[in-house]
Amino acid sequence: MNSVSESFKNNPLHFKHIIPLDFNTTLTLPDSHTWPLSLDPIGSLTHVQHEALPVIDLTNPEAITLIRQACEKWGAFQVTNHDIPVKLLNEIEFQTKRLFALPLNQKLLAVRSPEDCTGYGLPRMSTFFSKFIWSEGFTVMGSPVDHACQLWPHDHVNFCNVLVEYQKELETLTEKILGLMFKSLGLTQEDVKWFKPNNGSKPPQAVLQLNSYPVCPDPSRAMGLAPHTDSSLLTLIYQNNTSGLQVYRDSLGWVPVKPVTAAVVVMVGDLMHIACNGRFKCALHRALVNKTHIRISIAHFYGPPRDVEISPCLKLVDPDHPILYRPVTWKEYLDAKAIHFNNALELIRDKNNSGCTHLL
Ligand SMILES: O=C(O)CCC(=O)C(=O)O
Ligand SMILES: [Fe+2]
Repeated sequence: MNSVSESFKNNPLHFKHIIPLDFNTTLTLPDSHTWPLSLDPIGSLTHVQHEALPVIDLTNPEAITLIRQACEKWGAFQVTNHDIPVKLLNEIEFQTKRLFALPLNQKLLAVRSPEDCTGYGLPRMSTFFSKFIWSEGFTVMGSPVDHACQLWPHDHVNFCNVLVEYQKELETLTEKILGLMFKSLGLTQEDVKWFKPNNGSKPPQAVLQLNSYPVCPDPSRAMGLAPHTDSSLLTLIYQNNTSGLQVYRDSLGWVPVKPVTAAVVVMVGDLMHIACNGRFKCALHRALVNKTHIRISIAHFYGPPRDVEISPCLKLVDPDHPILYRPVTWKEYLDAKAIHFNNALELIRDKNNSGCTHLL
């Protein structure tokens, strides 16, 4: 069993945190989905417009430097010229819309079970808030075929083919970007032995999450996806042409991630933040909703192979940068996140760290 399935099995959810509202028949925002400002940990639904997340052309000779700067400052950026065929991006967008356009009772044929991580349902964060989020999701690990057959017993082949092709392309792109990130920090294959793109004996683990944010009768009081960081090493998000995703920058506030045609959004996850001893931020992000357009996003979460311990790379530890975190596997980290949500990172802070580099 892989790390994600194992962690979900250990931390089952109640069905009330899995089954979404029937958004198609809900014409006013119910109290259950109305977010008081006090529930928003970062204070407000407003955002700044004068700053923008960097958009990096991967064919730019300066790409490595730009990636390092974006990761240090934002923990996120967008990439263009990434070699994912536009046709595939259009196809995954089409299949995602097709899935979420089904009536609720049909989507519920593929509902996630309480101890499982794949299938249709609310994003897992729902359990941490007293109010419900205005979104629905479909989670895939490995083959999508079982759940796809439940949704479309006779018509699932195209959906599955597109998802499998997309998973393959995204894994390759993630490994390319991770490689550039390590290189940008002066790290070699020897420094990050656990990272073995394409030829490792233990495969990396990945999760594909299709998200839909239906039109909302009162977007100013609703939350699509509450502020969070991702537990992955790296997350790549493809969003349709509808804004809503925002990244938090200290001292600035929430900055919208403007949709750029055919671009892919890159989010540094918690594990990458740990691996580079805090040099790269892990981006706090959220998604808001709107009154007129369905927003969809496809997030690909990439994590290390099972049982691999991620720890701060010693090359990035020195008297000015004392070691920040203790080693952790993805499974241990997901377990911590399932209980402590956004406080999980604090829990794996290196307790012995009093500013000395005791491991050196
Ligand atoms: O909808 C988005 O753009 C963000 C999705 C996301 O952050 C997630 O699935 O973790
Ligand atoms: Fe996320």
